[in-house]
Amino acid sequence: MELIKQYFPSLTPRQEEQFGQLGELYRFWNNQINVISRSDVDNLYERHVLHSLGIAKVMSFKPMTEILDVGTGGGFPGIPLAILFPECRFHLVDSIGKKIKVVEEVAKGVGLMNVRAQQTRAEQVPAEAYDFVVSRAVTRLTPFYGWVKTKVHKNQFNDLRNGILYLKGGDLEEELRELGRKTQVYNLSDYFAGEFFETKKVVYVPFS
Ligand SMILES: C[S@@+](CC[C@H](N)C(=O)[O-])C[C@H]1O[C@@H](n2cnc3c(N)ncnc32)[C@H](O)[C@@H]1O
Repeated sequence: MELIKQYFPSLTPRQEEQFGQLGELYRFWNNQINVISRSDVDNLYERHVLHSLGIAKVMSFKPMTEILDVGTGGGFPGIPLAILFPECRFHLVDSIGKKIKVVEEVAKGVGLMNVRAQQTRAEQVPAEAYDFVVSRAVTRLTPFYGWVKTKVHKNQFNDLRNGILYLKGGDLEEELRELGRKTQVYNLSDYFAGEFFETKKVVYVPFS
């Protein structure tokens, strides 16, 4: 939790409380339904919460922004972002119902009113309903782009044009070449210290 405060020093007392509650909630729910590898539960704040918040280092969503988290699993990156941006609306989807159950329980546990969790496939969510699509560890960028390219509003009101903000790791050269679209890659090591972040990036793919 101290790690989150170190990199996000302007949290409100409510946000500090909500981030603080995540550790126990995930420990409990991960014992019932596995959404995070057992070894990773001890590194929850660095490898899941802070990693998810890497998106916030490159993009500060304005109030009323609608964000789709595709393949959210146990709620990453959607849940930490929903705590950080309480005035934005988050739709977290995953094709596996028991993962959505964990998301619902965690969102309820921290009192998040801006999260809707749904068991569905990315391809099935409504078109032109979001400003941004966020994701981590779901699939390569080319099929991902195909799933979500129709899902985003044409109207823009954020500092970056509407698009995808995807947490990726490692060498992306081939994947970006395959995608063949304009992208911007941000290194999370520019924002966060530690070995874990050395290879981690946010890939931004604007839709137009
Ligand atoms: C490796 S997990 C990552 C979970 C989470 N994003 C994280 O980083 O912890 C990938 C998730 O994507 C989901 N998924 C894969 N294809 C999907 C699709 N087409 N629509 C919705 N969810 C999908 C899987 O069910 C799984 O929960």
